[in-house]
Amino acid sequence: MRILLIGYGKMGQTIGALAVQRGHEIAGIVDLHASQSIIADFTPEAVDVAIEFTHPDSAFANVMTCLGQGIPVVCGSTGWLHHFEEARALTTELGGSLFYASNYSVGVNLFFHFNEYIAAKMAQYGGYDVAMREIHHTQKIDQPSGTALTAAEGILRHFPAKTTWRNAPAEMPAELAIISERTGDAVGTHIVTYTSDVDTLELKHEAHSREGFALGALLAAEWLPGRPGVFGMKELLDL
Ligand SMILES: NC(=O)C1=CN([C@@H]2O[C@H](COP(=O)(O)OP(=O)(O)OC[C@H]3O[C@@H](n4cnc5c(N)ncnc54)[C@H](O)[C@@H]3O)[C@@H](O)[C@H]2O)C=CC1
Ligand SMILES: O=C(O)C1=N[C@H](C(=O)O)C[C@H](O)C1
Repeated sequence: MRILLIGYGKMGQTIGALAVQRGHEIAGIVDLHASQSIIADFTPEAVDVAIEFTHPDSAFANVMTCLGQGIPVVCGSTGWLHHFEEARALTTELGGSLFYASNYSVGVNLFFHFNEYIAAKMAQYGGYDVAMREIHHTQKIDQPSGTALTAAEGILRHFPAKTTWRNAPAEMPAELAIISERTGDAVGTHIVTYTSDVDTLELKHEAHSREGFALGALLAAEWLPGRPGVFGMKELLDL
C-alpha cells in the first residue's frame, strides 16, 4: 500500500518504520516543518491512504484536504472533535473514507469495551463512585486526552449518576472527575477507579511504547481503502 504520512513527529515516525516492516511504501511525508507542502505534490492516484497524526489545530484541515482530494484518511490526532460532524458531512457528501480513533491501540479498545461493561454493572449494583486519571508526557497539548474523553463518554452512557465530566476534582456528585497528569515521557496511562465504602475496583491501561498505536493505525489504513463512510475501531475490531 502507498501511504502518505501527514505529521512526522513521534507517531508519524513510529508508523513509518512499522509500515516499511509490513511491506508498505511511504508515498510521501507532509510535516509542517518540512520545506515544502507535500499534499499539493501528490496526485490522488499516487496515494492509497493517508495517515494523519499532527496537532489539534491542524487535523481538521488536513482531513478535509484529504477528503477533497479523494484520499482515504486515517486520523489519530486528538483535540479537534468539535469539528468532527463537519468532517463526517463532507465524507458523506463526497463518498469518501474517514477512519478516526482517539486511541488506535487494540488494548485500549478492549479497555473501552470493558469500561462500558463495568460502568453498566456498577450502576446496576450501586454503592460506587467513579473517577478517572490519565497520565501523559509533558509535550502533550490537549487535556484531557482523547482516550479519556472516549472512556468518559462510555461511563456517562452507562452510569446515570454521572451526567457530565470535569477536568479537575469533581465539585458535584454528578460530575465525573478526569484528573490529567503530565510527567516526563509517559506514553499514555488511563485509569478508571470505582470506590465504595468497602472496596476499590480499578481498570487500567498503560502503554509501554507507541508501537501499539502505530500498529492499530496501520491495521486501519490497510482496511479503509474501498470502504466509503466514517469508521472507527469498533468496526475494525468487531467490538
Ligand atoms: N489516536 C491515537 O492512537 C494517538 C493519537 N495521538 C495524537 O496524535 C497527535 C500527534 O502526536 P505526536 O506524534 O505524539 O506529536 P508530535 O508533536 O511528536 O508530532 C506532530 C508532528 O506534526 C507536525 N505538524 C503540526 N502541524 C502540522 C500540519 N498542519 N501539517 C503537517 N504536519 C504538522 C509537527 O511538525 C510534528 O512533527 C496528537 O494529537 C496526539 O494526541 C498520539 C498517539 C496515539
Ligand atoms: O498525545 C499522546 O501521546 C497520546 N494521545 C492520545 C490521546 O489523547 O488519548 C492517545 C495516547 O494516549 C497518546
